[in-house]
Amino acid sequence: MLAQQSARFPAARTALGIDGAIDLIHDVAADVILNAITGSVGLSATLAALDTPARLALANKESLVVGGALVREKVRPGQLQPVDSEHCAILQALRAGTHDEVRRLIVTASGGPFRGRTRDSLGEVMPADALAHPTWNMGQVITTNSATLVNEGLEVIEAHLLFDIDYDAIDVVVHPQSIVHSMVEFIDGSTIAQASVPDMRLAIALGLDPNRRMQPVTPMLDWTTSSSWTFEPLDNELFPAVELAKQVGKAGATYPAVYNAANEVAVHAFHDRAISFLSIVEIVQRVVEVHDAPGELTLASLADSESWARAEATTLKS
Ligand SMILES: NC(=O)C1=CN([C@@H]2O[C@H](COP(=O)(O)OP(=O)(O)OC[C@H]3O[C@@H](n4cnc5c(N)ncnc54)[C@H](OP(=O)(O)O)[C@@H]3O)[C@@H](O)[C@H]2O)C=CC1
Ligand SMILES: CC(=O)[C@@H](O)[C@H](O)COP(=O)(O)O
Ligand SMILES: [Mn+2]
Repeated sequence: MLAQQSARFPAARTALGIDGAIDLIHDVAADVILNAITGSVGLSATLAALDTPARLALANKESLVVGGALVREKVRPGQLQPVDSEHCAILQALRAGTHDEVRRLIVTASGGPFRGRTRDSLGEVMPADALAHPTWNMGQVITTNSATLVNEGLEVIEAHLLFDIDYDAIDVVVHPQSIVHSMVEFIDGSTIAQASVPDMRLAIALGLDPNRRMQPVTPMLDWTTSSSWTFEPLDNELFPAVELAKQVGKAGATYPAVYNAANEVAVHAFHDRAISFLSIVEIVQRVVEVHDAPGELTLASLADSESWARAEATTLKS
């Protein structure tokens, strides 16, 4: 596949694997580094990119979530541009006011393929069902995370770390059409929303150059025909992943890394047919509950906690 891609998009250098990615970051002078690796394995690439003069366009939300303060303390002003659609939307909306004028962030979620279902009906769902995302075409892990709402859990932590807004002032609202990519509510009662068709090219283009809007990057919204955008509260009983993420985010230290690592193991186990869909978040919950965080967040304590969480989740899935 890499050979095919190199033929289609001529590249001076290509590399495979995380070590190859780090070598690329060290060896190739770049204006922008786009990290679109899946999973917390991307943390070392994020940290290496932040050590260069380049801007970091970050799709790999897991690296920010697990790295937390370790990532934040390396970022120079303006160096990190979120490519996640919700955070790209929030950044655009934040231009409408100052930090002190922000009242809440409203992160929108499609609700995934199981929106509106009962818990009983989720007992038997298969990987193919979880991968039938209603609006976005994405990789296996993030699509499964959209189905469990773990994706929104990670995105709440990501929003807190990017924009320095309290967890209690970050809401998740279900918007099945994925047109409004998120909103910022200001203290005067104004809410600024960013709307566009669900197409990642827009967030990627702004990730590559946040200071310039390019000629149409995605199709325009169609205002000539009737359409409805709907919003509904998240069913936190059916999808406890967001509340759990807020708890781990508030706990800080290695808790977000443990949440993510347990989820990565559980998602793979679900796709290997080793556990049920509902077991994914149950396993994450149980691993988080028994985690005893080390006092200080360091790369070493992070690695230890992640290994521990992966082992614990592996035991629970057996
Ligand atoms: N797809 C989307 O629309 C969005 C994605 N994101 C985020 O972007 C990231 C990528 O998502 P997506 O493109 O959908 O996922 P894909 O599954 O399509 O792609 C994942 C990429 O990660 C690489 N990768 C996985 N494991 C490793 C590893 N151990 N070492 C090095 N590279 C690795 C893969 O490389 P290889 O092919 O060689 O295995 C592949 O290039 C995720 O963090 C996701 O949450 C965020 C918002 C939207
Ligand atoms: C495109 C993007 O940013 C994804 O994170 C997307 O938001 C996932 O869809 P859900 O809203 O279903 O989680
Ligand atoms: Mn997103």
